[in-house]
Amino acid sequence: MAGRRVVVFPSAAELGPVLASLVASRAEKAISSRGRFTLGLSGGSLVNILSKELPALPELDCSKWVVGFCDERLVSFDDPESTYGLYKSQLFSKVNIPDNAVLTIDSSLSVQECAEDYTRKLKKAFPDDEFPVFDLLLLGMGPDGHTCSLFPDHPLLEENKKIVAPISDSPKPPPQRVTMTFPVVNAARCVSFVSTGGSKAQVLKEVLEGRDGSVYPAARVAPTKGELFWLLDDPAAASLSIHVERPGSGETL
Ligand SMILES: O=C(O)[C@H](O)[C@@H](O)[C@H](O)[C@H](O)COP(=O)(O)O
Repeated sequence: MAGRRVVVFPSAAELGPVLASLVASRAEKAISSRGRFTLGLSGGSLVNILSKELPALPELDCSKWVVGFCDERLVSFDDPESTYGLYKSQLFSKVNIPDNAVLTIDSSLSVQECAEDYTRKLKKAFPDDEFPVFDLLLLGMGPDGHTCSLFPDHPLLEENKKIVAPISDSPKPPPQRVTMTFPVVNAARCVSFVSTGGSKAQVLKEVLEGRDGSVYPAARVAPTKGELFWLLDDPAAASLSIHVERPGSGETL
């Protein structure tokens, strides 16, 4: 791993523009070296942050982006629980990501078939990789330490062959989902968590400082060769004792 950076902002409002500039800078780097930028999105608060901040970037060109989902809920796209549905109405409608460059699930399938279908889509998009190597994955962390749809104590934490796995007993509703597995998460060139709010403070202390952090799925995120960022606000970072970075205004990551 290239080293973990824990970066703290006074508030979520100040975190947003820096996250957007991180996305833009990794996009520029990827496009200039490989001709495209591959981005994996998660739901939760990221939807609002990205939908506000990315369209506000000057001259953002997403025509060479390929976008996938770190996990997705098995519901139709017009269901308010659909992560794709939220991004479609709040973000994709405002930026020029080509429609066919957004890799969506087929929500009409069974959860098993849906995971197989999404695996085929990712393999087609990453034909040269055993496990897809995304340029950037954006992750959230739940109050139980879950990330993607990888939940504490679940057998999927040990999945090391599949690219995408089905889950039909998600402790957080809806129960049926598909999720990227750890081999994909940890193959990425850059992974960034975004975690804000005081309700995350205790679990963040365990994940970032705990002796046995691996009981928390988020603590198992450690890209083999890539960068790892934890972008937090002050309330989320309130219990941390480790060294954190506090960027000045206009600083980029
Ligand atoms: O699929 C889900 O149920 C959510 O997407 C969930 O996994 C979310 O990403 C985390 O709970 C972090 O949520 P916040 O970003 O809102 O803290």
